[in-house]
Amino acid sequence: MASATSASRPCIEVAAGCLIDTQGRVLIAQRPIGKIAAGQWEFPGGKIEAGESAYEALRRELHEEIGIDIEAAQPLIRIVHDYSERRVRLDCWKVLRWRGEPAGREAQALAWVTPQTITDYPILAADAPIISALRLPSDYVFTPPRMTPASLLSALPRLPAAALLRLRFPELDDHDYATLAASVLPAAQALGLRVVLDRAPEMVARLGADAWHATDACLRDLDERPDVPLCLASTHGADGLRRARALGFDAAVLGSVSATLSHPGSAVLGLSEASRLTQAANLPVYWIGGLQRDQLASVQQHYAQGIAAIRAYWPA
Ligand SMILES: Nc1nc2c([nH]c(=O)n2[C@H]2C[C@H](O)[C@@H](COP(=O)(O)OP(=O)(O)OP(=O)(O)O)O2)c(=O)[nH]1
Ligand SMILES: [Mg+2]
Repeated sequence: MASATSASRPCIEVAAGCLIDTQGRVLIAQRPIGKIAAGQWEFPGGKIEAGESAYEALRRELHEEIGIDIEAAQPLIRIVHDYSERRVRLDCWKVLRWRGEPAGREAQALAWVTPQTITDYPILAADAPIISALRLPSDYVFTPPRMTPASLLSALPRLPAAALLRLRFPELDDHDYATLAASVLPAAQALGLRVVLDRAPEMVARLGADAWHATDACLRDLDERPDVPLCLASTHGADGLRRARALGFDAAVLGSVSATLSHPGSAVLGLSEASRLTQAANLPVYWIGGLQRDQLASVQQHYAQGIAAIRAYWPA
């Protein structure tokens, strides 16, 4: 069986770093002649040696390959990918500060690119979820129940810059939901927020919104990823995450990580299970459920993309 073969094939453990400069551009490198997949582009890094942690390997590889010393880095995402002839597990980090000027020490070409233009280069196939992670913010804001359009509009400037904003108004019918979305969209987008709708996917293009969010029930019923720029889904465990990944979703929301006031009685995953599921998901995962914004850094230590929340973003 093909899946049994791939599961039993040894995994090459790799650490890779996404250097982010002050303009938000990311560094990519072209694999030099003589290496596997020569000519394709990647994030600098290489194989983790016996006895090394991923972070130690990252420090060593970035020093060897591009001559820099890391000063600040944080986990970004973990990925397992099956190439036909080998299997790799990538431990990816965002590198936010370093000493030295990056230069190709192995005669490899380097390029600084924006997360949007990165796919103009032929990037290694395993890296698609890394690119999704680089394109997404760490904050995913859900609107609180029964918020009026006026109070929503006045609160928008206080939301984190570039956050995703899901308009979640279960009490409205589709017509009233669309009316509210149309009235909020221009102001939200002018502030740099990305607006996520959770009704029929067609509404996203019709109103000029940025993304679509599937509830977990909706995700179960889908046969294919709707044709919208960005697709996110609510999940509560391994099944939902697997489905979101298989359908080609850009990210998932996973919860409840801990007890939450907005969904009392919903099943709680706990930190270690959320961490395990996130690191096996192969796509960016936001954590939801009882989390506050000051927990963002610790959530990201578990390779989560960030936090999705209602209460954390809207002062009572
Ligand atoms: N560095 C890096 N490797 C990646 C990425 N995506 C991806 O599939 N890989 C794969 C390609 C390789 O099979 C493996 C990395 O191994 P490597 O050949 O770069 O290892 P290395 O730097 O230690 O080089 P070497 O001296 O052992 O040849 O991971 C990526 O974005 N960055
Ligand atoms: Mg390498």
